Amino acid sequence: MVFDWFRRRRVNKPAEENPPSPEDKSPEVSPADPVAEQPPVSATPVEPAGTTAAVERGTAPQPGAAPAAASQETLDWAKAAYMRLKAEQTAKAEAAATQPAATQPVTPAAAAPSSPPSEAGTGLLARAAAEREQRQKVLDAQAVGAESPHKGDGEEAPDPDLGNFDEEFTWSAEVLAAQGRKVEDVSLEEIHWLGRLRQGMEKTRRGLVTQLLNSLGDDPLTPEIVDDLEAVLLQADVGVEATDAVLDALRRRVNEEVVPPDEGLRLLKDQLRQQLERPIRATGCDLLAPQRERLNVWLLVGVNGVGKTTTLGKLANLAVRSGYSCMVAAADTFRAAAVEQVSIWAERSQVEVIANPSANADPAAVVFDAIGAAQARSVELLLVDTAGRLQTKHNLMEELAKIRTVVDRKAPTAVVESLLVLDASQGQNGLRQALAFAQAARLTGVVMTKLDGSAKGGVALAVASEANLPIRFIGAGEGLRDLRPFNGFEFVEALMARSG
Ligand SMILES: Nc1nc2c(ncn2[C@@H]2O[C@H](COP(=O)(O)OP(=O)(O)OP(=O)(O)O)[C@@H](O)[C@H]2O)c(=O)[nH]1
Repeated sequence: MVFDWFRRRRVNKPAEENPPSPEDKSPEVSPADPVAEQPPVSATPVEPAGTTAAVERGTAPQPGAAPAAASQETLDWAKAAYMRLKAEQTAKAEAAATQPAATQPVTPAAAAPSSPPSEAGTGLLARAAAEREQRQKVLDAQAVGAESPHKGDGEEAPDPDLGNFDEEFTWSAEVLAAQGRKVEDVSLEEIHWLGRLRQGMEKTRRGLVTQLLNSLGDDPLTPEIVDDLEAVLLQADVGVEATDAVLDALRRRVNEEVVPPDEGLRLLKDQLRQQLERPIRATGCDLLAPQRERLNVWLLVGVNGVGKTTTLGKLANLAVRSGYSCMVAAADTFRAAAVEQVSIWAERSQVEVIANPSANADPAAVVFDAIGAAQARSVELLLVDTAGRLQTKHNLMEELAKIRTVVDRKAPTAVVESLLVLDASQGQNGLRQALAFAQAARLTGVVMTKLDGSAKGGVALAVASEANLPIRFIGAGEGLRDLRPFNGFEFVEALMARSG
C-alpha cells in the first residue's frame, strides 16, 4: 500500500484503475474520499465530555453541509479530530525521544501549545502512531533529501505543528467533516494545507465576502440582491460567463420560492463549485494522477515567471511520495539558469534530470532524449519543464507545438498531459493566456499558482467556465509541499470563509 497524493487515497501499488474508479470522484460526487496521509488509527481515543454519537462512530456530521454554520455536532467532530492528532503528536515526540540523537526530528517534543478538550492517548493509539511515524520517516527519507545542500527556492518546510485548538483548526476540520471525512482519516498535513489555502485566499476573500454578506443581508434573497451580486463577483475576477451562470441559477430559485439568506449563501457556493467542476467532470477523470506501469508525459507550459519550474519540483515530490518513478526533462533551454534551477528541485526528490547543457539547445531534442531515457528505464512520469513564453509570440508557440509533435511521435502510447501554469495574481490576463495557449499547446488542464497573496483567486472560475479547462492542481506557497490536487469544494470554502 502507498498513499497516492494525486488520488488522495491509499492505493495498492502497482494495481491501477484505468479508467478512473468511482473513488476518484471529486467531493461532489463522492464526498467521503479519504485524504489522510496515514492509515486510520484503529484505536478510539478517549472522548471529550459531550461528544455526540456521530463522533463516537467516527463519522462526519451531515456530509455536504457547508461549514460556515458550525453546529455543536461539527465542533465535537473537530475536537475529536484534534484530540486524535494531539495524541499522535505526543506519541511521535515520545518515540523520537527514545531514538538516537542523530535521527531525532528537529521539532521539539510536544511543541504545540494547546487547549485540547481533554487528555487523550491510549497505549494502542501511541503504538500505532509511533509505527506510522517510522513508516513516514522512511518514505520522507526516500522522497526528500533531508540534508539538501541547496537552500532557497522550495526549501523543505518543517513538519507541521498541531498548534492550538483554534478557529483555524476548527475551520479546516469543518471543511473535512463537510466532505464526509471520518475523524480517524484526518491528517495533520491536510489540516495545515487547508489553513494555508484559507490564509492564501485572504486577499481575494477580503472584499468579496464582506460585500457578499452585505449584499445578502438578513432578508430573503430578492432579484435586486441577485443583481447586486453581479458587480461583487465580477470584481473578484470570477469572469462574465461564470457570473452569469451563477446568477441565472440564483434567479431561477428566487422566482420559484422564498430563499432565506443562509440558503442564498449555500446556493451561491454550490453554483460556484459547479462552475469549477464542470470541465473536470467533462474529462471523466476527477483527479489527475499518472497511470501506473506506463509512461505519462506531463508538459508544463506558460508565460515567464508564473511558477512552471517550481510546480514541476512540487509535482516531482508528490510523485515520488506517491511511489511513482519519475524523471525530469529540462527543456527550458532558453534561460541560462533554468537547467540548474530545475536540477535543484529534482534533486530534492531524488529525481533524475535529462538536460542538454549546450547553449540554445533545441528543446524538442531534449524532450526526445528524455523520452528515450524514460522508456529505457520504465519511468512512469516524465515531467517536462519548458521555457516561459508570451502567448503572442508566434515562433515560440510553434516551438511548443513542435515539442508536442515529438512527444506524440516518440511516445505514441504515452498518456500526455499539457498543463498550463497560471499565476493567480494575474487575474483576467490569466484567462487570456489560457485561451491562447489552449490551441497551440493542446492544453488538457491548468495549474493555478501563487494563490497565496493574490487578490484575484476568483480567476479560477473564469478559467474553468470561459476557457473550459479543468484546474488540476493549485499552489499556495513556495515550499515543496505547497501544491495539491484541486478540490472545488475546498477552494470555494476557502474563497468564501467568513473570517480569516
Ligand atoms: N508565493 C508563491 N510563489 C510561487 C508559487 N509558485 C512559484 N512561486 C515563485 O514564483 C517565482 C517564479 O517561479 P518559477 O518556477 O521560476 O517560474 P517559471 O514559470 O519557471 O519561470 P520562467 O522559467 O522564467 O518562465 C519563484 O520565485 C517562485 O518561488 C506559489 O504558489 N506561491
